[in-house]
Amino acid sequence: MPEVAELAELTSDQPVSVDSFKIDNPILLAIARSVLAAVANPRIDAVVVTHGTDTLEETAYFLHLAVRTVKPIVVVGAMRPANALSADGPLNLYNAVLIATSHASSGKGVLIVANNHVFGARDLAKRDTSAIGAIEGMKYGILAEISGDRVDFTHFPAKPHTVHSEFDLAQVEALPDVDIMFDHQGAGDHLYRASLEAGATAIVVAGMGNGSLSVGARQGALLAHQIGIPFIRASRTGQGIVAPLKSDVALGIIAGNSLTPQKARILAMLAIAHRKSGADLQAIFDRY
Ligand SMILES: NC(=O)CC[C@H](N)C(=O)O
Repeated sequence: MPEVAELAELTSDQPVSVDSFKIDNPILLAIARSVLAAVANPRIDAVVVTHGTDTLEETAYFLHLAVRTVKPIVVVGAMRPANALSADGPLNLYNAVLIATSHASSGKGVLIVANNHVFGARDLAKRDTSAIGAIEGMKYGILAEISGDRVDFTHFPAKPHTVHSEFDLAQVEALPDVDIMFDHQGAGDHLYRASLEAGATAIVVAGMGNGSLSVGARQGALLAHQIGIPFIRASRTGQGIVAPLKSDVALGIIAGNSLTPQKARILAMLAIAHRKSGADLQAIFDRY
């Protein structure tokens, strides 16, 4: 793509080449450490990460919380393969480099480019199996629109990220295991037992509606509480605030605020890696 070379001088590093649905915690850390090394290099002004779209939102939010820099970091994917009619990868990649070279991108945390829009890493989500517009900002996530070579930012991410984040990967050797449970009518507690027996350091539940818990999930919360494992309520609806409940206090249940279950897992892993629990963990979910 000669057009991209006209925007910037590019160097590349491939820490991993894998479908994004195969990314595990060691791979996620390797990606983050590669980005950290790049932003620490004074000759590099910005970083573009190419990534499969299936779990792009998880890696992007992890980098958003864990890479302390004001240099633009842009994560980009494509819904259609390169050999498809109307492949979207070339334009997305061009736009990603365009955003990475824009002064307006600095200090806004990790940005995601898709379909001529720029999204903030906290709030974007893949919301469709195959549609070209699968990456969505939903309520809070659209920060800018791209029109030709013009980038027009209209929103700032209000939550702390990158340079304002308290998380520091220099202190993290490995990420702890955090499981996500999907709640539903008629759920039992057997999956919660299995998760705790397997050594989960926290459980995020994709609860119903406002993070409401079935009888089985509430029993899972009790089992977690009894062995001191944090239990975090999020919602399977995909957006909106999960607020703390009075009935949660006795079980020490943490309200996941407006993070999706998969983003709540990322924040929980980082917080637990920094030895946060109890009220400190709730404060982190309130803040980030
Ligand atoms: N459109 C896509 O990005 C397909 C999914 C991709 N293979 C991934 O790794 O996430």
